[in-house]
Amino acid sequence: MSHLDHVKIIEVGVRDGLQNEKTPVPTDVKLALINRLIDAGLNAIEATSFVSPKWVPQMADHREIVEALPQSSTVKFPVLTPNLKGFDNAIAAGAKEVAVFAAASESFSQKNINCSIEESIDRFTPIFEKAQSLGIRVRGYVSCVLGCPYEGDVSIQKVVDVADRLYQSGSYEISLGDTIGVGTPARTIELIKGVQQVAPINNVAVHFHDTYGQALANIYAALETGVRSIDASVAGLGGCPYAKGASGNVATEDVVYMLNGLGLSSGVDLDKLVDAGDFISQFLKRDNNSKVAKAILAKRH
Ligand SMILES: CC(C)(COP(=O)([O-])OP(=O)([O-])OC[C@H]1O[C@@H](n2cnc3c(N)ncnc32)[C@H](O)[C@@H]1OP(=O)([O-])[O-])[C@@H](O)C(=O)NCCC(=O)NCCSC(=O)C[C@@](C)(O)CC(=O)[O-]
Repeated sequence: MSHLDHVKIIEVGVRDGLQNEKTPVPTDVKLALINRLIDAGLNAIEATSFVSPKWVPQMADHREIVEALPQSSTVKFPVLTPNLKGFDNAIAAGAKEVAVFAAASESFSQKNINCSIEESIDRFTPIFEKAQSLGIRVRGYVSCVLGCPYEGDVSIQKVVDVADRLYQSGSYEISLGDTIGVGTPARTIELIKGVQQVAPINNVAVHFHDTYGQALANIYAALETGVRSIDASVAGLGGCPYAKGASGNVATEDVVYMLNGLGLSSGVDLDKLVDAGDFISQFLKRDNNSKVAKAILAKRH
């Protein structure tokens, strides 16, 4: 690992982190959180998802969020789009970057987006085509890369096949989602080595949930393989509405603290990030799930 390396953090707290909240979080609170995250130096912030409000009510204000995003030439605000309808709505609202999301498990694909893996990739084809003609970047997620809440083990070959399809279709980056946080470091390395056969390491990101407390160890393993793009969620917010028991994503504060210790730059100001996490945890009346944030906040008092 070169100490001069930069690591890109994709902040997913506002989308993956909040999508599971039962009580609607007001749009202005989401926007205030986004502004705090920008102030902390994050320059890739997943803002919302253009999914059906019947499926994920918490994301129903997607249009209002995108319309109110600050105009920035340096900060990217990708939004999730499961189908062409979502893509068209996102673009109409002003989104400049989108993400499609497939799964490596058939059962999860059915529960999450109500179609098979093959059907989901067919639905993405017009998104890739339209995005290319409009100059919109598309990120490609693969969920359940290290295990599925319905099927258990997932073969690495299956992940590689889906990653290959998404990369060949034109995704600029493949984000590997350990949706239920069951992965361990050795398996993470095996997974990334597999995916590297179909996508260059610079186009691979990791997305760990911390359900089994393995997320930071897995991220460290991923960094050792050369991955330099990490999804994380401020205050460790999150969970997936279609993966029972899945806890939050790895906390961004914990990732930044580890990167700082490794001498890797992320461009994120840890103190301001802790403030952002404290703001949303207080709003949700929730314990902050970041150990680093808890330690820093305890020292402040
Ligand atoms: C994909 C659908 C829409 C299919 O849902 P469906 O019911 O099969 O859709 P449909 O095409 O049959 O349409 C049914 C109704 O939904 C509407 N509809 C159709 N599409 C849209 C749209 N885009 N936006 C708004 N509305 C839409 C459509 O217009 C119609 O409305 P009606 O005529 O009944 O009034 C649904 O299953 C859905 O929204 N799923 C999203 C679930 C979700 O957001 N899950 C969490 C994502 S997190 C994740 O996947 C993992 C990740 C990425 O975080 C990584 C990791 O952790 O591993």
